[in-house]
Amino acid sequence: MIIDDLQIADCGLTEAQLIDIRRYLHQIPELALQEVQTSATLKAIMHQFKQDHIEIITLPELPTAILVKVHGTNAQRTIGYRTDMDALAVSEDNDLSFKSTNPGKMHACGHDIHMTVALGILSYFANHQPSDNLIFIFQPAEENFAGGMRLYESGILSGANQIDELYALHTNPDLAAGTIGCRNGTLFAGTTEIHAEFTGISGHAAFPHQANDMVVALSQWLVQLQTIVARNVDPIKGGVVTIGNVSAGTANNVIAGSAQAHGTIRALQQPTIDLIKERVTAITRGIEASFGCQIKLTLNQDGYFPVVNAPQITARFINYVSSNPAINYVETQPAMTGEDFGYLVAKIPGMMFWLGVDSPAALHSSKYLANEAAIMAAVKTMIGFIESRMKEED
Ligand SMILES: CC(=O)N[C@@H](CCC[C@H](N)C(=O)O)C(=O)O
Repeated sequence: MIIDDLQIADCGLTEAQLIDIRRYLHQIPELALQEVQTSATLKAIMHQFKQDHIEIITLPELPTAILVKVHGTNAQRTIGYRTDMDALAVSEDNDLSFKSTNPGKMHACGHDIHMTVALGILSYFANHQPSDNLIFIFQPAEENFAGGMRLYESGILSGANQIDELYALHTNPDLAAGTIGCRNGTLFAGTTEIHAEFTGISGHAAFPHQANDMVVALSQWLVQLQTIVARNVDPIKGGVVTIGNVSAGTANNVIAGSAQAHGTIRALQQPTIDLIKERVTAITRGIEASFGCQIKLTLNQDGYFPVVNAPQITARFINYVSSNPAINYVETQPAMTGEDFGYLVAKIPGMMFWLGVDSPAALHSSKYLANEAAIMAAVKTMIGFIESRMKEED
């Protein structure tokens, strides 16, 4: 595999090398907190970069995470760049030579592209020592389990690794490949996971009066949840309640005595998320009372706060990308996607932007497919931006 002997040019990894790396990462998708092969691959590549001003840091409490510190020649500040690493429980439905080789798992959210872009930027600064310090965060568990929050809470970003400004990107299927989309203020929603475990009484399909059917209880609950956004949330503010996974029962003629549901709440402002949580709880208690069953409800926000881009940092970034004729920039609307980057930017001033990848299918789709021309466009944009940022005084 190409990653063993990369022959890194003065300008860092070439576009062809980056595409090979992206394709390799695409083939080995791993779920949140299980990114073992991904992490080993990234480290194998990083060890081929010039090592004299680069420090590779790992964390025992978050073993797949990697922090790479690039020591500056005359550091005025520390600039951070974060990528996520995990994949989704989706079976890839693309016909590709580099299709996922892990059944039921896929980089359907573009994290293979995110990691590749981070490596591309890092490889350049491995050969061109920056004046400021740079810290590259390769973060596990963005889709679930709040890897960003776990990483921050480990304390690794304090003291000598304190970051002054933090940047990250997310691929966007609807923008042309390489287009940078951004906005000041809220870019992504905050989210909260819903887990509900229904317990009733199983029985024979022929004797419903002797059982307590959790398929019926769950169905009523699910439909009632859909009234929250329609009837409780201010339509100007908006929100989402999606139950993406339900399971119950074992046979057509057995009444299910248990059922499970797993979903997600989204809103752009925290008070709306709190309101939706209250309504989910109230509806759940109502279903318990009316069906005489037990429902164990867990609402888990962890670090998935709204991603609120910091005003000054974002204005500077937008000024750079919008005034550079080589960059295609568009202002975007807030989106109901979530990100635990929201936790990081609640702690560290920073911002996220979209990178257009012109996919024929949506994020999280089994047919998600990024146009690889976006990789080099993003690498060049971030190298140019960091270099211009390092020339500034404040
Ligand atoms: C960018 C993206 O798609 N992120 C995920 C984050 C999921 C957060 C949490 N686990 C939840 O499901 O609520 C998303 O689905 O937006």
